[in-house]
Amino acid sequence: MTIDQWTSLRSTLSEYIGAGYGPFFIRQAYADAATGGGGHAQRWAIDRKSFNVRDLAMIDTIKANFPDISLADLVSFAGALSVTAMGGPTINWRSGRNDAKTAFDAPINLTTASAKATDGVDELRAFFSDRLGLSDRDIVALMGAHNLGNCHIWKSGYAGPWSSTPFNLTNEYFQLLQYPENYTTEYVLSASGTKMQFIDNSGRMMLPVDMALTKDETFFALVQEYAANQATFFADFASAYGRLLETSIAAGLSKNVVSTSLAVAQTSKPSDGKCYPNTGNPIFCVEQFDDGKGNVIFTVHTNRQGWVGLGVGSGSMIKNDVIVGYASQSGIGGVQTSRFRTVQHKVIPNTKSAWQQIPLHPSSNKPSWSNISFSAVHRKVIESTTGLVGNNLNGFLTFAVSDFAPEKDATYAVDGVTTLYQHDISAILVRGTGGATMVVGDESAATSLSVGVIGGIAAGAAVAVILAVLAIVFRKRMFGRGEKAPATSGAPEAPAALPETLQHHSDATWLKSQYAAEVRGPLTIGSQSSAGDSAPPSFLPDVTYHQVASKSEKQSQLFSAFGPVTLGSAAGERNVHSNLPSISGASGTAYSVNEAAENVAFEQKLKQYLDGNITLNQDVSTWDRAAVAYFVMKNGGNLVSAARVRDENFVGAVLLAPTFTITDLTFALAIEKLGDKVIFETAMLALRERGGGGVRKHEPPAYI
Ligand code: HEM
Repeated sequence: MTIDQWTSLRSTLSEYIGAGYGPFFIRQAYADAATGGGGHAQRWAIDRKSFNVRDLAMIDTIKANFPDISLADLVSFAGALSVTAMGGPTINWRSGRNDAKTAFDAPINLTTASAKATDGVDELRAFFSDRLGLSDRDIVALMGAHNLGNCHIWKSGYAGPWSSTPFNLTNEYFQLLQYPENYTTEYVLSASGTKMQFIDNSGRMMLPVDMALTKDETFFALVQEYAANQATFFADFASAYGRLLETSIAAGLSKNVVSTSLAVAQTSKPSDGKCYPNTGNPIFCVEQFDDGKGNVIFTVHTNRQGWVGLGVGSGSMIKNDVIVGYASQSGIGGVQTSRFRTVQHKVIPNTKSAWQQIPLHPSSNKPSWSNISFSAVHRKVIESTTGLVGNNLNGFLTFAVSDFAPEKDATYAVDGVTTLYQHDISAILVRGTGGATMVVGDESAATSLSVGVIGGIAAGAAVAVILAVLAIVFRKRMFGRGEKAPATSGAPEAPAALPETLQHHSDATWLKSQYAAEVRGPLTIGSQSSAGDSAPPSFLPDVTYHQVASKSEKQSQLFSAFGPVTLGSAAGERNVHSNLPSISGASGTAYSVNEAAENVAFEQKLKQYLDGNITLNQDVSTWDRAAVAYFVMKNGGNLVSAARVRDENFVGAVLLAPTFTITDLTFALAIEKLGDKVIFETAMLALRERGGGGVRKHEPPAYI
């Protein structure tokens, strides 16, 4: 591929990673290397059952736009890129894999036992060393990937995240594993049977195979070493994952390493006008770059050691999404970045933040004067979960830096992030319609900061608005550092009246009209298919989270992603295994999936429920997606909720799964209004009280 094609592939994959697919990519690349010797034979393997067909089909969609890369390279590169994009180390990645034609078209003997979640020490060691030639050190480092992502009840039958930062690679997994006594066993019921897993007080889980790392002296010593030193973990992980992805095929690969870093290297201070202050040593600098594909990429550097926050919003910025980078005051831990959940753009697993963070590699891509450097991508047009408008970046962006680390606060925490305090802000940059302007600092810094003018709005007013927002979102601290203010009741310290230009920005109707006017075109992920017109009819809305696409466009994307492919014999069916011998008797059942047809069936059945032609079965655990969608719509949900049920494959087991709190479900199903929430929660409580197949009746604590 040409350099441009690699750039384009990185950009495409980064959209998917931003959409929450990173952990899947990492797992898929590992499973591929482990079962297919890097030839992507895993695609054909029967033991891929815990991979979602939709996810696998998505890879085909990406591939369609990149004819010059093999599927095996694509899968492998996506995994390596995701590690780096989610805060991990860069991986030495090389291209040159050939695609396997069958499950056996691989240098690895696939009849040897594959790893299982129930494996103990011996099986784990045997799998990695016999099949893959990896050492104890490699094994423990690789298992650290479980810091990322989730177990999905509808995929593997296990449920929940391992860490509190499932989209940010850290060594938390090892820190948690140091204390296995903090975990108790729990049983998860699903269509795949009863699975035993471990869970801690915060709802974080471990598989039995993770726990095996605590049961062997050598393994446990490594767990402790990585828990104490994230840099060692990163270095060992990069080495082991890089070699894993070249299992049995290293000799045939290109000599050139393809960078897994998304960020543009920054070695010096950006040119004047982009830093505050503009002369002398900057407090912080922000550069923006329009990639011409609907994204704006911001790169932020600061000499502060607390946090850097980016916020964006149409108009008043209230309730918008914020991304935060921070480093501890001692600098220990290096650069870390995380996202912040605010109200409008919800960040939930599998959906997306308005922001997608791209960490710069701490040592190589950071200007010498900077303590925190990172990049973040923002879609120009996004769709919020509230159905309100996204923004086209003609609104406001703030960049705020502070000398203080964020503090833990469960309310808005996502990916381990916390509460930021307005009082600690050292400087804010606001980018309005008139361009970027530095405007304000906190009490101590304010006097030395100049006040600019933003897009014709008096800077003072704009600053007041920004501060008001930060007071709401970040909970103001008034009584000195280290001391929390009493809870404020609603009204933030804001000017009583906002300037008129800003007032109407926060009006939903106005936003909607702007939205309609501003949308330039859809974000297209993957190939465009002309099959849109023949795509199945749908009375459900599209529930894309960060992309804006008309219904027919979305349908065409869906159709190209999940429509007929020619793998199987029957026309229109994705019949992957029909012609292949089964690898193991137990899991050797062939299956075929036709997503489009399934969705039509789903909608038809839902309609039958809604029309009163069929009624719900008493046994919740047998409910399919249509039954769940009907139940949700009857109890506070709407069409958007039903579409979520459809797209996320929510079946009865999900409603009952103890690892999903009712609050999680309310959130995932986009039940927003207070009244609706009460209705839904009441119905869910009754449903869970009634239980189904012995499911645990008590809610575990939320993990964030
Ligand atoms: C003994 C070896 C391993 C076993 C038995 C195992 C098992 C599992 C299981 C059961 C899941 C949950 C799947 C789901 O429900 O979605 C999972 C997820 C995951 N695994 Fe492993 N795993 C192993 C090793 C690894 C390795 C070596 C890596 C990468 C280096 C890895 C990366 C991941 C990731 C990132 C996820 C999260 C996927 C997501 O969120 O969709 N695993 N693994």
